[in-house]
Amino acid sequence: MKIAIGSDHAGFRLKEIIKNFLKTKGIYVEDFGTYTEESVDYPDYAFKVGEAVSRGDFDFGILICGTGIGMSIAANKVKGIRASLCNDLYTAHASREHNNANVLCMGGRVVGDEVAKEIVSVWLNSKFEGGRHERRINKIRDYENS
Ligand SMILES: O=C(CO)[C@H](O)[C@H](O)[C@H](O)COP(=O)(O)O
Repeated sequence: MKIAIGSDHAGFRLKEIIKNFLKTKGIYVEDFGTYTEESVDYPDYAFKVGEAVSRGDFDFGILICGTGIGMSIAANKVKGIRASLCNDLYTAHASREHNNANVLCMGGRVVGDEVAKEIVSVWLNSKFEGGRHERRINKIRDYENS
């Protein structure tokens, strides 16, 4: 599995923790920045990670800002991206099972480090259920392509 990860300054600290967590699990992860806590603009990183996932270079993306909201708004502008803001475990599995989310967004100022690791594990291990959910995400795809 290949994962693209990115953050702004507010998500930088948690990004480093999640990046190392994934590496200890043997998962390949590429860091698209930011690389310091200096103030930056979250859309720059959301678009880089979103485009890399949309191109098919990575299986999934993970984006972290202060709340996760800015990253999810921006990433969802990239064609083919279904970014889910998950700061709890229920939305983590539901967004994979129902929405086939391909980018996980979290808030570094919202979730604790250990909860964030659990969210990542649950999100990555949950599978899309298809069926009625496929019909619904196909409507989003059709709208995006119209
Ligand atoms: O977009 C956001 C809020 O929805 C992100 O959480 C940003 O990280 C946040 O706005 C950054 O705020 P700052 O005051 O510039 O650190």
